[in-house]
Amino acid sequence: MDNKYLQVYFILGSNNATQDPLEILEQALKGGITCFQFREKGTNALMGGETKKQLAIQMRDLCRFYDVPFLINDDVDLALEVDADGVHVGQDDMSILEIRKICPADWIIGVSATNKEEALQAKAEGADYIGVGPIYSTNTKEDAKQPIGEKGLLEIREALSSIPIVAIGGIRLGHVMQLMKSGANGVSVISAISHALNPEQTAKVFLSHTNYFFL
Ligand SMILES: Cc1ncc(COP(=O)(O)OP(=O)(O)O)c(N)n1
Ligand SMILES: Cc1ncsc1CCOP(=O)(O)O
Ligand SMILES: [Mg+2]
Repeated sequence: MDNKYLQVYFILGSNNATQDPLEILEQALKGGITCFQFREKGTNALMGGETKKQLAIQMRDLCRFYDVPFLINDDVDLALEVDADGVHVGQDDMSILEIRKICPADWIIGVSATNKEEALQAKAEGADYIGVGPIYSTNTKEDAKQPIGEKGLLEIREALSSIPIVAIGGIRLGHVMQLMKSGANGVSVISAISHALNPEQTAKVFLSHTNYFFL
């Protein structure tokens, strides 16, 4: 996977939105996010069924219009149904090996890791990128593990050499420089953009901070 897609990786579910989630997503796309993950999970999340599927389809269409990869969290069946560009799975989700048996050849598969053992395994199994975190404490994920900090990220980067890594968990604008210096190829955020007064402008500033490492 090209590192450029991980630069500003936005994640959203209807329960992370203080206004229409499609409106937030469109603003974030206008601001220049480089990847999107539909993550319908946690308190007040839509529990599957037609409403969730319709939201996924509308989000997919928006991402296609802006030419941004559209991934789905955890739900491989839904991702297949709505023709997503890939999935993100964690340590307790379906394995990459099982997913590769049933998914299109060009699917992007991202895997979460909190330590270098998990990251090395994900790399060996053929993950396209690793989501490393939580880096800082977060209120967004109810079952988040202990934050590993920038030091934990650096340790994983040193163990993994060149695989694309996106940092996640409690990330705000002021963290971006240090995270990129600690080996991340990009940052993944939920609340920093979904709760922002101006999601478009916030996405734009995330992009300009990470551009320093790309241009
Ligand atoms: C980019 C990215 N990184 C990590 C995660 C977390 O995945 P997981 O550990 O499976 O936890 P849930 O998101 O399923 O609660 C992610 N979603 N995206
Ligand atoms: C999905 C996920 N995985 C690890 S932390 C986290 C939540 C990130 O949300 P926020 O950017 O609001 O801290
Ligand atoms: Mg998961």
